[in-house]
Amino acid sequence: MAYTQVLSTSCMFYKEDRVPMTSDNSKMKPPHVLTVAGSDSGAGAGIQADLKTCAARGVYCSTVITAVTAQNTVGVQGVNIVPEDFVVEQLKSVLSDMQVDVVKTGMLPSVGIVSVLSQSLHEFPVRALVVDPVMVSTSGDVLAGPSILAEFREELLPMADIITPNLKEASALLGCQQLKTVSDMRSAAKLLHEMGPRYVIVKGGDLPDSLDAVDVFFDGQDFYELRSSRIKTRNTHGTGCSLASCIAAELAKGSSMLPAVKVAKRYVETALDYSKDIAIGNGTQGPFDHIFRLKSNGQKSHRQVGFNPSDLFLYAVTDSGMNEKWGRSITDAVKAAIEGGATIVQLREKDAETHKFLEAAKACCEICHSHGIPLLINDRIDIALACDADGVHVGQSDMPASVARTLLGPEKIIGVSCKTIEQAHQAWIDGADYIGCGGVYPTNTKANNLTVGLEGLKTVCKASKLPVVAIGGINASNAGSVMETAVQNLKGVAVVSALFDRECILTETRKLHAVLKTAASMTLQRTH
Ligand SMILES: Nc1ncnc2c1ncn2[C@@H]1O[C@H](COP(=O)(O)OP(=O)(O)O)[C@@H](O)[C@H]1O
Ligand SMILES: Cc1ncc(COP(=O)(O)O)c(N)n1
Ligand SMILES: [Mg+2]
Repeated sequence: MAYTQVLSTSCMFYKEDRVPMTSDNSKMKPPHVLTVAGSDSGAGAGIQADLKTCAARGVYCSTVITAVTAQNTVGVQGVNIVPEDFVVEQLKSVLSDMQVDVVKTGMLPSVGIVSVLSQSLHEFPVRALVVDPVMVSTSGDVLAGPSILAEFREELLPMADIITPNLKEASALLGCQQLKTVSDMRSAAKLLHEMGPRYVIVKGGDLPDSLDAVDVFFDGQDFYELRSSRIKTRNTHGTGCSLASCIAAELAKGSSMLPAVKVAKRYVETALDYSKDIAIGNGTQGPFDHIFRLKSNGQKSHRQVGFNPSDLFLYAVTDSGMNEKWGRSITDAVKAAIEGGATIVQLREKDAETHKFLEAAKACCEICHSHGIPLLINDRIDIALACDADGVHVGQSDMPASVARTLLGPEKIIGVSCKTIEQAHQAWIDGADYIGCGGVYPTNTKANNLTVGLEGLKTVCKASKLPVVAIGGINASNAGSVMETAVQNLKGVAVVSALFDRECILTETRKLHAVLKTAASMTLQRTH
């Protein structure tokens, strides 16, 4: 009974069509991370950080507790290790029943616990394993001694999809000198990769003399230096745990590894930035606010946290000309589209006067946010900033996405129109969140627009490291064929005329929503 209650509560986090459906179409299984870690009484790190991170990212999180620590912003005052057989019991309870997608590990304080965890994972395999080899807290206290190293190397690392050591943990696992430079981090990442995990990220939060916070990611072939600005704050307790659980959460939602790591890095940076001035405790290592959007005078609490690729499912793009033609206001058009099932809205007002556009954008922002729907602005970064929209969509000849990212900061959503693999790759490098690919079919909305067709769409989707929304001449009669290509990374369709150049926007949106839903469940059945 308790189980049913917990699961149904968790489902309340999710909107229709935003989570994978189970084979029984009437039920929805939320993405699920199990964290196997220690409790932090100060709630900045460990189990508590994992729960908050997953909640902030819209993912259900279950917990297996390996140790209870007495901890605060000064340091760790005590550690009580949970007996091995009780760790096994917790693992069995969750893994045998709850369809876990991803396991994330944190503090594993004894050889026995590492060993029983490895055995449980063999018995109950999951989609991905994220190993944060927690050894020393940010305050310098030992959380797992060197005795666990051999078991880690032999048992857990070879099973891991990704390991996320900080500088000290990387050198402990390798039995090597302190890492001092990005070049040391690269060498360490390569050597750690040889121990068996599919991916490695060596975190550089504690890199001396570094202006940026640089992490080195290695996929077995290429290195990526993931940089963010270094936030000046004392509140960095729990950054490591939160990075790893955010990676796990993104993987549980269906992301591939690199995009998951990039989202996680940006999540930590943004949370630190929002929390840089909060004061909890008297010590030197303060916790940060994981659910940072709840701040901001409480105004934004209804807004969704971060970008969720499944928001691209039914992407409504407005057109001022069409609204004029049908004699309706932009706000009425947006309301009707949302009521019909639009999951994201973009205002594309090519000819509007700035003053009028801003007024309309502010009104649309309020409507969208009261429904938990993100609002993007086409092209106009100034308008997006002025009305505090969720982000922008830019074309190839608009403001480059890299500049848009600098102007908008790490948190806003950025989409880029791409027709080719090269453009998709550049969008990813520039820090975009999704790409729009098309015209899939010929369209009158855009003059002289090259049609890429379903084949062009497939090619770009397969190569893209970002989620994709298909655009161009899509309507209720062809949307099914687009979605049924079931091509990797394709998350939905963007439409203009099929909703807004019609007499009843509500009816048309509902119709399109139904078509997309049918296509999604057919695709799901085929892939199972
Ligand atoms: N002051 C900071 N500003 C921005 N990012 C940071 C800062 N400190 C740490 N990070 C980031 O937080 C994540 C955790 O890093 P780190 O502190 O090195 O790990 P751990 O908490 O395990 O010691 C990394 O992505 C790192 O780059
Ligand atoms: C129970 C527990 N687990 C992990 C950490 C690591 O903290 P950080 O992420 O700051 O390195 C911690 N301090 N306590
Ligand atoms: Mg840290």
